[in-house]
Amino acid sequence: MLEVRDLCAGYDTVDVLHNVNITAEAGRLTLVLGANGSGKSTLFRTISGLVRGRSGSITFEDKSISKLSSNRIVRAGIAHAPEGRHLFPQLSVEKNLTLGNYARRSSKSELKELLTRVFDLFPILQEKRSQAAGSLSGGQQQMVAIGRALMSDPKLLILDEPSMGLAPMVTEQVLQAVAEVNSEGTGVLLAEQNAQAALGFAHYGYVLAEGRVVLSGAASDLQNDPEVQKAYLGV
Ligand SMILES: Nc1ncnc2c1ncn2[C@@H]1O[C@H](COP(=O)(O)OP(=O)(O)OP(=O)(O)O)[C@@H](O)[C@H]1O
Repeated sequence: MLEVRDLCAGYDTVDVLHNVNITAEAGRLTLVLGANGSGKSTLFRTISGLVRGRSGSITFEDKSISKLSSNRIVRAGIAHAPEGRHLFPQLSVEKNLTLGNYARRSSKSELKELLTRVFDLFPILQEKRSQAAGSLSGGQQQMVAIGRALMSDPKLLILDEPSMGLAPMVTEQVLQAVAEVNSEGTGVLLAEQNAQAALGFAHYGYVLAEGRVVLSGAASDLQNDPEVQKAYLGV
């Protein structure tokens, strides 16, 4: 579904990604592992049009998206929940969620359906729908960030470290919800520090180091790889 080929990208004079090749298959969960600063967020920002690639190609469902605006990339079917959530803290939970549909501009009835789906996934958000997003706990705010991305009805959901700063029990809950979204057919491209849990439900994975893919394989193979075990699984 998504093909990134020989992608080079960075910021001003800083080169971050060097000839990165990754694929995310429809309906599958693809995991990207990598130390801080290895380029995971830059890769995700480049796919979703927030950073322009310097060279290489990004295709989604066989169409080039490397020159499209972020809004058009959302309309093509890719939604990105960035690291750090970036909610509007003063706005209600429901308003934050509906803003996720801004580029898509669904009809009122479609919007209601999407909102119902998010509330089915995260019932606590229905309870808190009128509260300011900023008043929620960290875990609940992360649910809003994921829910907002889902409001564009994506075929591919990109999640950048959704468990960042969350307690282990809340992390478990958030990652379970990600697995549920994926099991219902939405492709997921995930960067996650909690490699142990994420490898448990990912299908395929890549390891980035200094902006290069240094290892890739089925999640079960990565789980058994001595380098991955040493660097990410504390073995
Ligand atoms: N806006 C920016 N301007 C300049 N350099 C940046 C910018 N954002 C990130 N970088 C640099 O790009 C490199 C890769 O950062 P990136 O955030 O993509 O890595 P990451 O793997 O997502 O790490 P983390 O887990 O810490 O977010 C780092 O050296 C970082 O300092």
